[in-house]
Amino acid sequence: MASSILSDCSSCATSRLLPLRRALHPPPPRFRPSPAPAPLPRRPLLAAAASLPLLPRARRMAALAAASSADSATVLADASAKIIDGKLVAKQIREEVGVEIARMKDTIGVVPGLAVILVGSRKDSQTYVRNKKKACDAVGIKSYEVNLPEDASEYEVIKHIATFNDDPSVHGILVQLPLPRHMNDENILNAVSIEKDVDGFHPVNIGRLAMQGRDPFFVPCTPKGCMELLHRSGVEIKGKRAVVIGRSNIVGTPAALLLQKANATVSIVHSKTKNPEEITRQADIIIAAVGVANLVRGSWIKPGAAIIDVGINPVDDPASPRGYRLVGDVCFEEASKVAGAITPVPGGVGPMTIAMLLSNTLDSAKRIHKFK
Ligand SMILES: Nc1nc2c(c(=O)[nH]1)N[C@@H](CN(C=O)c1ccc(C(=O)N[C@@H](CCC(=O)O)C(=O)O)cc1)CN2
Repeated sequence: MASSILSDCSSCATSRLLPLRRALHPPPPRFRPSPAPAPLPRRPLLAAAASLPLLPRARRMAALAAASSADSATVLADASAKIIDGKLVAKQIREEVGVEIARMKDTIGVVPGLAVILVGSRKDSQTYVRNKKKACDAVGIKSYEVNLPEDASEYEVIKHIATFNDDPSVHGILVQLPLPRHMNDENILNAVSIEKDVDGFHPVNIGRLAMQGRDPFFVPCTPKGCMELLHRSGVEIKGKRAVVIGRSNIVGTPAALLLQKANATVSIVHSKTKNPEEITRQADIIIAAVGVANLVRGSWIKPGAAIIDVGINPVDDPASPRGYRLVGDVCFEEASKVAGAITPVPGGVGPMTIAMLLSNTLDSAKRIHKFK
């Protein structure tokens, strides 16, 4: 039975544009809300746009997306998607990695090492780095940490990278992103040895991912985590239509390449795509990685599709102790009534990022020491 619903996804109008998201998915948000597929909108979108001229563009676009979908979202209210529990899958992967690390240590006496470089004092980055260290400790990876001040020079960062490149006890090196504005990401990421580039951000690793018959040393952790969630949830990829929303270097682009390698037919929806809703609605698999809260509404989704939501967007929530809560790029409330399977936010892709980092670090140590 189909029924019209109103969801609270319009709260995306209050989306907080925290600096991390801005750095990884630079504004302005790049999506126009698509025209409503159903009868004439109750509230014309242009009129809605005109009423919002003083909002920052990001918030205007989010509000427009909400206006568009509130008029058009007709979804199946009695269907319910399988929830893909990223926290649980990540825990399983961490356990598997721990077992392999113990086996390697017992057999050849090697302990994998991961070096993390953090520049500046962003609270979110500090938390991620702390969580990476904790996760390493739990599985038996030795971690090395360098903390540099916000005003450190590019040269200093590169010097530390060079030292880790030459250190045989270090098998993986990463520089926590985003970097301070005065630094050139490219120069820094290029300095990491491709054989220790556990983030998979070096252009050679991305280039190899893009080529037929070549393999990178490492696949970036978040897109690798998306694929792992699809595989472990039994979602068939070969021959399916997939849409990736967003084309960032660290998530959208590698995710599209991975889906293509897995024999999906892939479209990338981005800021200049004319009809994102219509294209997305054809997809059997959606990976949303654009950084716009609740952009993808129920009406964008083909019934039964598998949805991987990479967005981690803070929205104001006075009832929450932090004053905000996290929502994805997909309106979960609507999407979960249409999709076949969906990741929640939080607890979906996020935990997979660190699990995949551990797995990449283990793979690196195995490769360097030729341990099967
Ligand atoms: N060098 C890198 N920098 C950054 C990466 C990366 O892969 N390499 N990714 C992100 C940050 N990140 C890891 O570094 C990361 C982000 C989110 C999570 C996570 O578990 N999120 C939770 C929610 C957490 C919360 O409550 O705040 C979830 O989604 O459930 C882990 C790691 C940018 N920088």
